[in-house]
Amino acid sequence: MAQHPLLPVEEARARIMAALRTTEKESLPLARVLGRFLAEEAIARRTQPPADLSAMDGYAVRAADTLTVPARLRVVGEAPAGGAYTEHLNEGEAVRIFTGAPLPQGADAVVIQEDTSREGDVVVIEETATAGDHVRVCGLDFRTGDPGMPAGRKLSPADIALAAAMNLPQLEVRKQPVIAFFSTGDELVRPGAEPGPNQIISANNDGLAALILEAGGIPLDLGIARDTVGDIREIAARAEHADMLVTLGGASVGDHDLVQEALTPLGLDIDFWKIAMRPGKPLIFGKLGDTPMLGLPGNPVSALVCAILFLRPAIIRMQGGDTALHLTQARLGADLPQNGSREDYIRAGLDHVPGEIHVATPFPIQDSSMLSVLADASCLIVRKPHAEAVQAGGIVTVLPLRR
Ligand SMILES: Nc1nc2c(c(=O)[nH]1)N[C@H]1C(S)=C(S)[C@@H](COP(=O)(O)OP(=O)(O)OC[C@H]3O[C@@H](n4cnc5c(N)ncnc54)[C@H](O)[C@@H]3O)O[C@H]1N2
Ligand code: MOO
Repeated sequence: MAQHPLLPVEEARARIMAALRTTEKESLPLARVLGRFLAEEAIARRTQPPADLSAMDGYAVRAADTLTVPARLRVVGEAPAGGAYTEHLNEGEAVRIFTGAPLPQGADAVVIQEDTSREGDVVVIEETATAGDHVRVCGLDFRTGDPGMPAGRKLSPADIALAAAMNLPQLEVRKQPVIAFFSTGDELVRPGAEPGPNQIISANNDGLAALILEAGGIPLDLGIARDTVGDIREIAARAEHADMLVTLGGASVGDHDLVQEALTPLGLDIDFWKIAMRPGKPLIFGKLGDTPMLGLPGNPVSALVCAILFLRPAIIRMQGGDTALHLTQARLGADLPQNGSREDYIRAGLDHVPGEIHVATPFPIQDSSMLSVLADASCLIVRKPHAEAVQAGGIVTVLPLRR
């Protein structure tokens, strides 16, 4: 059979990303937005702090009254958080103040109570204050109308606290894309079932569901299709309302690799098939009607590595988030030979060396069926096609798998 040039990994990813649309917006209460992607810039509806506030428990003073210490000031009132001393603070006066309370008019500093002593209605100030000491000025954190968070941000607990402080009880976020998927193969049964002779357990359904969830999608597991064109068609048709369809297996060139044959009459429009990547060469991308379709290879490691490299960014892209891969560098823990013609993603351990760059050590067996190796791996060493041999101690690019 004729050999077609294989599509480079970067180009494959770019073509997938270019074919995707963002999901619709929805407005959700703060209790439900963790991990969601902000669809619109969040604008502060308040100024925080709303006035100049004390940052400490102590005494509000005029700094000029404390130039010579000890300074004896008359305590004329009290300002708790949520309350206020409403008179003007005059020369020689102090107000007992607590963290979060507004600074009285005329005061310009707070002396912490540890630097004072009290004698009836007089406070003795023992340390000279400078104007602004322990005062949080009005608007220090944000002001009404300030952009608080940009669209596209994946919302963390700190972001949600910020939205609350900005008095935004709801946020506009992207809907979670529904990712429908199924495996293909007569040899597959679900975990927990009794496999017949020559059968194995389907690992890919559950692994992929978890990866989809982790990326912020909603997994729709359509099960396992038998190796018949009819069964594959019937199951694929159930993905009609999904934002994306992913097939697992049946992507290669064998007589029983039927995904393309089954789906072409349903309107499958192939963008590309086969990429210059190991594992993952037989990757398929196209559209089934209006629905983007990603065909992952059946080997479990190939399926998950391709899902990490293509499906995860796709799910993030559909939610308007940042799809950049977080590649970093490590020192190699063992020699690697010159790479072949496919971009290689080598399962490796990643050791932390205090004060040093991490050390990535490839596992000796890289078979794309071995989930035990993938599960133990804490990074993938990424090697460009035809990369030169690297000796232990050399620098390589890695994609960390655990954050
Ligand atoms: N002559 C060639 N043969 C193969 C080529 C090739 O280029 N020429 N490519 C190989 C590569 S690389 C890969 S990757 C596989 C992928 O093939 P398929 O996508 O068609 O996958 P299947 O044949 O359906 O399955 C491959 C392998 O994985 C097991 N499998 C499948 N689904 C699951 C699942 N859900 N859970 C666990 N394991 C699964 C399946 O039993 C097979 O052992 O093709 C090579 N062949
Ligand atoms: O691409 Mo296959 O994934 O090398 O086993």
